[in-house]
Amino acid sequence: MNKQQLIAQIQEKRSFLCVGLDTDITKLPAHLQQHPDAAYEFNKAIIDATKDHCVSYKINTAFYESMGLKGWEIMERTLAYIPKTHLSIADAKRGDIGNTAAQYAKTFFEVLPFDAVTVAPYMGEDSVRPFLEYDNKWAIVLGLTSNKGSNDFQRLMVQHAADDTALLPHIVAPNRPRALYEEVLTKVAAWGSTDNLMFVIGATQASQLQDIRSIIPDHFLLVPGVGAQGGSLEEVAKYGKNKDCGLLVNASRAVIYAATDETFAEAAARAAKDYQVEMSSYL
Ligand SMILES: O=c1ccn([C@@H]2O[C@H](COP(=O)(O)O)[C@@H](O)[C@H]2O)c(=O)[nH]1
Repeated sequence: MNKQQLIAQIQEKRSFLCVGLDTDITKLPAHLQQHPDAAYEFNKAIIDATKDHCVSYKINTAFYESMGLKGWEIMERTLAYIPKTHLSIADAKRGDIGNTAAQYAKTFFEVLPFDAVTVAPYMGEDSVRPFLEYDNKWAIVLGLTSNKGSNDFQRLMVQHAADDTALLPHIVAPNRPRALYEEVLTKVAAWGSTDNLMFVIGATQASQLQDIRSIIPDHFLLVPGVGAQGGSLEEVAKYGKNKDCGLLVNASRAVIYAATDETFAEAAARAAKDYQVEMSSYL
């Protein structure tokens, strides 16, 4: 899916919601627990219930990898069930030396034909490049994550690299110390374009969004952390939206486990619709 198609979906649905399929088999409704294909049936019901209110689905691969071989197969069938109109994201947070990263890119863009995959940037350019070599596919690089641990490294102040002054002369004052995540956004943005690169910015980091937008005004941001993690959708929209909307806000638990009994699909539909209605007011 390309950027224009994504923007068109957002405008048509008046939604920038991404539903996270973090399907934990221990949390499935009791009536599904005995079903031989419970996780897939759950995913199908969630997709049917929410697809009119969202523009994207994010499959966090951890929830499927932890089921072993069966989990990969469920992930594959779930991906095939996601409507082609919706951006499909593998939240796999991969990153390794170049030739290994190329295998990860092949896994998530060819073997499993996702539109996008999340990538950890800390092994540098050769670890990200292979994900940028596919037409109409996206690398979504971790920028400033939603968790408390983001303080451990991402917010550390560093002396910026000399070549950043050339990349962003309007904002990088010589010798101004910057947070490591700012350095990541600046450098990684130069490796790709707004057509093949997005960044993960946690909704719990909304106070940094103005600063982030001064570095990457035009990129789409994947924003997890509303709902169960307590981030504010209103603040994210206020400080993070750009001329194209430029946001995909993810909610996983708040949608898929809105109810944990037989009514789970209707409850998920209601939760997704509530997000859509609020998002519509910000567009
Ligand atoms: O910074 C990050 C990066 C990824 N995630 C992932 O997003 C979802 C959030 O789930 P909720 O249930 O809506 O809290 C989950 O898959 C995380 O692994 C993140 O939360 N923060």
